[in-house]
Amino acid sequence: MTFTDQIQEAAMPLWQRSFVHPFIQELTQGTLPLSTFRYYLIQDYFYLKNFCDLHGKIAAQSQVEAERNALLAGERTLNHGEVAIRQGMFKTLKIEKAEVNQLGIAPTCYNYVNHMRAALSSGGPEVGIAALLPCYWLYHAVGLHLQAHGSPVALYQQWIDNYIDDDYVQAVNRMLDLVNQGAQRVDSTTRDQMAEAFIRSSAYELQFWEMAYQKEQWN
Ligand SMILES: Cc1ncc(CO)c(N)n1
Repeated sequence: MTFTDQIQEAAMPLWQRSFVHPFIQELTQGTLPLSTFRYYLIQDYFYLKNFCDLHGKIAAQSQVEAERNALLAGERTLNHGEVAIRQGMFKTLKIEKAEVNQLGIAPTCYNYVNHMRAALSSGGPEVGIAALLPCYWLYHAVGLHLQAHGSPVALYQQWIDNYIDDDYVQAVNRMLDLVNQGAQRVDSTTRDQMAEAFIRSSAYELQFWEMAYQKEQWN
């Protein structure tokens, strides 16, 4: 059993709850209010900005050339794929900078990105990478779950399609390789930190749907 199989098994109860979260169920049924999706997109804009930035931060600390290259390739895939698609969605929904700035980053999104930053600063690149993995891997798993049913709403279908796209699958596999290679390099204490960072990110992924569903605010 690979290290990523082990940590996925540990996080599976959390993943299962993501698969059936009302946000996901309503997205595939087409009943998710557009205002909820809009809120999600704005929060995810903050999330992805930090997430892309973290690839560069981790790469800057990594001693392994292949790892640095893979992280920077991952960042490029995100920017060309997901981030570009999101920009199109912002246009379609007429989401302007002012609305984004006015809403600001919500508590759960803030906590999630800071968890990833903390994983890197306390555990180093391998732990930082493990914290990034649920983002790639869980979204692909959600995409696979929703693939057969799809969504009657074109925008929601576009969202699903991104996470089952070949480029995305390649990016997921690259991250899985990085985490498994990292796990072989480090000592058992750091390996435990990697598992913990991965499971916490999986918990934050679940909280992220709930944050959007509730349109969470600071007050
Ligand atoms: C919160 C979150 N997790 C994962 C992804 C996939 O990149 C995303 N866009 N947002």
